[in-house]
Amino acid sequence: MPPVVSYGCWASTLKTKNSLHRRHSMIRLISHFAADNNNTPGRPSPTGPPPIQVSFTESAGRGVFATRRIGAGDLIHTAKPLVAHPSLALLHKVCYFCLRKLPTVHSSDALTHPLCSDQCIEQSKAFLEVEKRADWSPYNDYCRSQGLKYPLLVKRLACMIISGVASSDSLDVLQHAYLSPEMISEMEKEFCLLRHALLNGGIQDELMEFLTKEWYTGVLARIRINAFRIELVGGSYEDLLLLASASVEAEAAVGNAVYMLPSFYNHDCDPNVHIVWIGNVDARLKALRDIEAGEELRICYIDASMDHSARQELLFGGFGFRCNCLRCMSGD
Ligand SMILES: C[S@@+](CC[C@H](N)C(=O)[O-])C[C@H]1O[C@@H](n2cnc3c(N)ncnc32)[C@H](O)[C@@H]1O
Repeated sequence: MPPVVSYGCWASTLKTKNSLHRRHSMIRLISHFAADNNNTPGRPSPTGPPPIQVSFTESAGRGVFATRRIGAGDLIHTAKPLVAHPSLALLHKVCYFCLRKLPTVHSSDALTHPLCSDQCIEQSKAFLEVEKRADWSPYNDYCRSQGLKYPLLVKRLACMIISGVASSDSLDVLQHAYLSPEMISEMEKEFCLLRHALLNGGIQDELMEFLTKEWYTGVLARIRINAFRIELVGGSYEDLLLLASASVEAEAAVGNAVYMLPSFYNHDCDPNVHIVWIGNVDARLKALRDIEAGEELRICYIDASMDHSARQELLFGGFGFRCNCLRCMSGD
C-alpha cells in the first residue's frame, strides 16, 4: 500500500509543541474511536480495527484514508456523538439523549426531558442532574428567537463537563472556524445567559472555572465546522411523518451532534462515503463505491445536486473553504 502520509511533513511538524499536542490528540482520537467501534453491534470487522486512519492530506488539512480495500456498500464504521442535542421544535417528540422518535417515555419528568430507554436514562443521568438545577427558558428562548441551534450543544457540553462526564478540552482537537470580532461580540449575550443560568442554579464557582468567553467562542468555532445536522432515515412511516411535521416547523433535522472521527472526513462534491443515521444519533459511515487502499474517504457536506457556484458559495459561507475536489476543479 502506498504511504498515505508525507513523512517529510510529519518530521517537520512534529518539531513544534503544537503538533506534538496534535499528535497526542490524534492518538487519543484513534483509541476513542476503536473503543466506540468495538462496543457497537453490527461493526464492520469483529476481528480487527476499522480499515481507516487519519493522516494529513496535500491541501485540505487532516483527512481519513483507507488502510485496505473497502467494498461498495460496506459499513466502514459507526460513531457515537461527543455531544448531541435535539432541535428545540422537537424537544418533546424525540429522546433528549439519543434523538430517537419516542416510542414510550420512561423518565419521570417526561415533559421537559423525555428519554426513550433505560440506557438513555442511565447515560444522561449525570449531565441532567446539573441541567435540571437551572432554569433554561431565557437561554432556550433566546436561541429560538435568534434561530440558533449550536449554543444548545454548548449548553449540553457545559453540563457534561460540570457533571464530570466530559472534559473542557474534548473538542480541542477539531478544526475551528475563523470568527470575526463582530461574530464574537454577538455571542456575548448567549454566553452571559448560559453563565447566569448555571450560577442561578447554584453550581459552584470552581466547577465553572472553564466557562470563560474564550472557551465558549472556541467551542462554538469548532462546532460551526464540525456539527452534523441529524436527519433520521430508513425508519418507519412514523419517522417520515415526524420529519414532515418538523419541516413544517422549519426544523427538518431532529437535532445536531458533534462526533470525533467523522469530523476528520473532508468534503467532496462527488463523495465515496456517506453518513447516515438510522433510528438514532449514532452515525454510520458507508462506502458509496469501491475504495482502494490509500484512497482518501470523503463525504458530502451539502446537497451535491446544486450547481458549481451554489456549492462553492455554500461551502465558503458555511465552512470557510474553496472546494478543491475533482468535480469542482473540472468546473462541473
Ligand atoms: C470537518 S473539517 C474536516 C477535517 C479537517 N481537514 C481537519 O484537518 O480537521 C472541515 C475542514 O476541512 C477542510 N476541507 C474539507 N473539505 C475540503 C475540500 N474539499 N477542499 C478544501 N478544504 C477542505 C476545510 O478547511 C474545512 O473547513
